Amino acid sequence: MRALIIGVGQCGTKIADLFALVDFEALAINTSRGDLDYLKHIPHERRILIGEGLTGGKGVNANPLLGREAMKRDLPMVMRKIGSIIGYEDIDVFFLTFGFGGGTGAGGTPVLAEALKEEYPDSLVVAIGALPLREEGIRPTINAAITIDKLSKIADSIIAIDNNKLKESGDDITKAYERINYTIVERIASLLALVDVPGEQTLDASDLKFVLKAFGSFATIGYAKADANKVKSLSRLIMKSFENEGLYLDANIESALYGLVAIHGPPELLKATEIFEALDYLTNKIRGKQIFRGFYPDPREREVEVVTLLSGIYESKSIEEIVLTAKRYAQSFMKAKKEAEAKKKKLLSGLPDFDDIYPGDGE
Ligand SMILES: Nc1nc2c(ncn2[C@@H]2O[C@H](COP(=O)(O)OP(=O)(O)OP(=O)(O)O)[C@@H](O)[C@H]2O)c(=O)[nH]1
Repeated sequence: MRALIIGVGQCGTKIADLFALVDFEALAINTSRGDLDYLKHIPHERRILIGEGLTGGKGVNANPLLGREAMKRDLPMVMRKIGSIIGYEDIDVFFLTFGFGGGTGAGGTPVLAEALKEEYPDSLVVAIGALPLREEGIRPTINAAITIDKLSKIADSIIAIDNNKLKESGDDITKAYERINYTIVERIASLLALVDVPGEQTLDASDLKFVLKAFGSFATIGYAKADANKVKSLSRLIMKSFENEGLYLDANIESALYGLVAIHGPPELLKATEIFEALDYLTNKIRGKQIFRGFYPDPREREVEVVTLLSGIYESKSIEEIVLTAKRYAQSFMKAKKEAEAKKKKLLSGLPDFDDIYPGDGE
């Protein structure tokens, strides 16, 4: 299983940088030179500044039109770089990380996703994006809604993380961002580490690709971990992994089509009855009724870890709120614009030109 992580914009490159820390192949793309310099783990030759002629390397200030243009102008350079990283061995999944509310990530990610789909049709493109906080105002919400629409037509799955869910922790925002970024990386890294591990009932790359190939709908990753000696009920721990607070997205998991559950821990704890109780529950709960599973008994392990991926989700309060708010705003903005234009027309109609008032004076 080979994955390439590509971060776009500040939020996206910070997340990609954490993936690089845990040894994933990662690339950073941004319109801001300062933000690229700030990264710690992605090697310098894998940091690409785009749109320099457009922005002078200073970012696009939440303007997705500029983010889109920057990516379009420098797409040949970006694709060459990606090609040189890939070499001769195929990529199974491109994970594109970004913030839905900014300009570089929101504008540039769909352009890149489309180019990757065209050039690498056998690889999946999975978008991993952070949804804006309500308090950030209307522009990030609009950027997010339009980008959701665009990516839903290009990407195989969209893993959305709702930043609003983090605030509930009471942390300050920088800490909350750090925590969610770490969480995203921990969950995806744990999942990818378990794919292709040899064993009887394990997951392989084709299982993961099947689950993520979900026609641009939403996916979410749940996680639960506990000390082996503290686990009273394994089935309870498995269920905890796909409860709402474990998923960072307000979503109706019953609307999911596919699921994938990976369980890793000491063999004496991975009891078949408990595992099947939880998996039966999940299979009956989701609409698509298809659950892939992998068991990873490991005698050296003192912790039990459960990673749950649910995909094909199309009912999510987090997403609906953003899309409906953006639509309401767009309608009232268009109405206000139309009214302003009509008023301007009415007020100014009937005015003569200079020649009517000053006949002959200009000759
Ligand atoms: N989860 C998470 N969200 C973040 C982080 N940084 C920013 N965001 C969110 O991402 C959005 C802003 O995206 P950025 O990545 O900062 O913007 P950008 O894509 O670089 O675009 P410009 O700054 O406009 O050039 C906001 O909605 C923030 O809430 C982060 O580290 N983690």
